[in-house]
Amino acid sequence: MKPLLDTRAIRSIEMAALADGVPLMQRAGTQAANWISEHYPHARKILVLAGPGNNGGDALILANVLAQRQIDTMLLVVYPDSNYQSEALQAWQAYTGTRITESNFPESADLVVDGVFGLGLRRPLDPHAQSCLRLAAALGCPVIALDLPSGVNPDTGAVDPATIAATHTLTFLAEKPGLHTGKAKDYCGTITLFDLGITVSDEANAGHLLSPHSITPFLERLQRKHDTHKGSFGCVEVIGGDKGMVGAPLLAARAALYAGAGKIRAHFLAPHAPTVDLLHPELMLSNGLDWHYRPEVTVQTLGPGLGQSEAARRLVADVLRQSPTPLLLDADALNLIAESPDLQTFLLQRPNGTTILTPHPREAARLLNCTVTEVQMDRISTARTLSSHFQSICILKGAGTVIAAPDGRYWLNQSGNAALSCAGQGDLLAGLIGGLLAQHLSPLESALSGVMVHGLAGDLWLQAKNRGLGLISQEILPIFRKILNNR
Ligand SMILES: NC(=O)C1=CN([C@@H]2O[C@H](COP(=O)(O)OP(=O)(O)OC[C@H]3O[C@@H](n4cnc5c(N)ncnc54)[C@H](OP(=O)(O)O)[C@@H]3O)[C@@H](O)[C@H]2O)[C@H](O)CC1
Ligand SMILES: [K+]
Repeated sequence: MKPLLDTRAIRSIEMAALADGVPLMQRAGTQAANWISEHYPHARKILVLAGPGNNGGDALILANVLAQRQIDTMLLVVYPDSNYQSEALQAWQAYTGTRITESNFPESADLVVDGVFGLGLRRPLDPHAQSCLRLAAALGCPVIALDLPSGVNPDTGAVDPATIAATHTLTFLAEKPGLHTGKAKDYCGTITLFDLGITVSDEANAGHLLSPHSITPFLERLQRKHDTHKGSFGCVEVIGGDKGMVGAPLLAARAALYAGAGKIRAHFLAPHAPTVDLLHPELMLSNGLDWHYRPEVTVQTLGPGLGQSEAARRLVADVLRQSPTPLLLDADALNLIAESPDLQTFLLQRPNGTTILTPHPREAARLLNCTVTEVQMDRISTARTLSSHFQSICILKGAGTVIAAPDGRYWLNQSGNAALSCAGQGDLLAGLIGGLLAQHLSPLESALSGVMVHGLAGDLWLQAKNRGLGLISQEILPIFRKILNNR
C-alpha cells in the first residue's frame, strides 16, 4: 500500500535529502519534462506558469528542458521579482524559449503546465495568481499540475476557488492525502508519483492509499472449505425500516446475501412491513416494536430506513446495550446517536473497535456538531476524530472514502465513482460489510474490503456507461459477488 505523507513529513524527508546533496528540484523538473515528451509527443506549444517558490523552480527547470528540445515553450514567471534557489535561477537565466507576461498572453496552446504553487501555499490565491490561472484555463487545453494543482491543500483536500482543474498531476516524493479525497478529486485528474529516487520509509506512517491489491489477502480468507454449512458463514441481522422506508433494510439484507453470509435476517420497525421478500425468499423477515436479540445472530447492521421516532431511539438503545456482536451503525442510527448523550454513552461502552460507523458527510457533521462544509474541508481529520472519539472504525463516505481506525491509522479508497451517488448505495454498502463480518473478517478488514469492493463494482458498472447516469442500486449486487469470487 502506498503511504500518504502530510506536508510536515514530506518537508523533513526533503530536508534530509537536500542535506545529502540530492538534486530534488533538478530531478522533479527534468522527470516532469520527460513525462510530457512521452505522453504528449505532439504538443508543439506549451505554456508554463512558474510561481515564486520551489514549485515555480520545478517549472523553470522543466521549461528550460522543453525549450532545449525545440518545443515552442512559453514561460510566464508569475512573480518576476521572486527570490529563486540557485538551480531555478540558473534554469531561468539559461532559458531560450519565449518569455511572456499577462499582457502578451498567448491565444492558444497545446498544453499548460501549472507550476504556480505547491506545498508552500499559505493564503488564498491573490488576484494576480487568480488572473494568470484564469487566462490559462481559458485556453481549453490539457493542464499538467506540478506536485499538485495550485490552490489544493495537500493535507486536507480543500480547494481554493481559483484553482484550475488539472488533467494530470505529477506529484513528487510521496503521495499526499489531500489529493485523494473530497473536492480535490475533481481537480487532480490522474495522479502519477515521481519518488525522485528517495525511498520513503513506511514505518509509523498513519495514512495509506487503499488499492484493489491491498484487500486480496482478506478476500483469500473467504475461500470455503468442503466441510462447512450455512451456519459456518454467520448470521447477519439488519435492523431498520420504519413506515415508508422498508426498502433500505431490504437492500442491506440482499447485499449481505450476495456477499455470502450464511443466514440473513431483517427486522423492520414498521409493524405491517412484508414478512417475505418475494425476489429473495432466502431472507428471514420480521417486524414490529418488540425486537429482542437472538443468540444465533453474529453480526448486526442497524439504521437503514430506521427513522428518528421515539421507538427508533429505544431500539438503538436496546441494540447498543444488548448486542454482543460486531455492529455496523448507519443512517438514522447515527442521527439518533448524534442527538442523544445517552446513546453516545452506550456506544462508548461497547468493546473497542467492534463497531463500524458509516456516516456520509451530513451525518458526520451531526455527530461532530459542525457544518458539512467543515467536514468536507478536512475529511481525513473528521473521520479520524470520529473514530478516536467513539472508539469505532469510521467510514466517511463520499469521493475518496476515508476509513479510520481508533488507533489513528487511516486509508483513502481509490475505487468508485459518482455513478454510485444514487439511492440505496449506502444500504448496499452497509449490508456488504455485514456479510463480510459474518464470514469472520475482522471489523477493520470488513470495512476496508467492503469499501473497496463496492467502489470496484461501481467502476465495472461505469465501464459500459460513460456518464454514470441511472444506476439502479441493486444492479451492482451481482457485480460485487463476481468481484468477491474472482479477486
Ligand atoms: N518536497 C519535495 O520533494 C520537493 C519539493 N519541490 C517543490 O517545491 C515545492 C514546495 O516549495 P515551496 O517553495 O516551499 O512552496 P511553493 O512553491 O508552493 O511556494 C512558496 C512561495 O509562495 C509564496 N506564497 C505562499 N502563498 C502565497 C499566495 N497565496 N500568494 C502569493 N505568494 C504566496 C510564499 O511566500 P511567503 O511570503 O508565504 O513565504 C513562498 O515564497 C513543492 O510543492 C515541489 O513542487 C522540489 O523542487 C522537488 C522536490
Ligand atoms: K502546482
